[in-house]
Amino acid sequence: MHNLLPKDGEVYFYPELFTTPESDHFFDKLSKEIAWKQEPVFIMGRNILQPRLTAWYGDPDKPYSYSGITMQPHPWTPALIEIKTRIEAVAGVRFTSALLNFYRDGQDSMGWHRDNEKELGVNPVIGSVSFGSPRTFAFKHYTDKTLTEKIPLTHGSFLLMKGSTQHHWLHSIPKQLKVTAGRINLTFRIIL
Ligand SMILES: O=C(O)CCC(=O)C(=O)O
Ligand SMILES: [Fe+2]
Repeated sequence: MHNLLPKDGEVYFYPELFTTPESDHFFDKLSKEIAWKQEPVFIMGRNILQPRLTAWYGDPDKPYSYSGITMQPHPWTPALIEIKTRIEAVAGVRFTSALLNFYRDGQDSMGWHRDNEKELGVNPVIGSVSFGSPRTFAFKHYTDKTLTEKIPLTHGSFLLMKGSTQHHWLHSIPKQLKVTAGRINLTFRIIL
């Protein structure tokens, strides 16, 4: 497996970790059973709704903090445990938590950020699974903004970020106005 980043981090991509029938099944199941919500975020002095639906699942002893409040995750469902077990075999770690994102269409997006919360430790390991409409995952280097990478996150794919990636690279899911169908993303994390 080769590292997709030219420096300052490690990113590995498995385009077909799940077969198409498995991915179709998980997309359908997660669309229906996950407690999707459109959450407000406080940006530039006002509350706006996030441009996607989200939900937190995870081990009951690993609460997560969000805008200064501590929240209890939903308990893992059998489908989430199945997915988690599959990616843990590839990543060689045990994930405690997952942030789930539902992009309803190409208008939904996620802005530039790093997953560098304190509770993820010094070098976070993040395992990201995608089902549904393919969307582009964009990287840009934090200090050298001319360095960029783009990865098409296809149906049934798995993206693994580790090492110093969250120190040096920002990532985002840009809007893609031609995309008319939905995408589900699961970003598995280890809360210490
Ligand atoms: O939807 C994606 O692939 C990215 C999600 C992400 O970056 C996150 O949840 O932190
Ligand atoms: Fe992220």
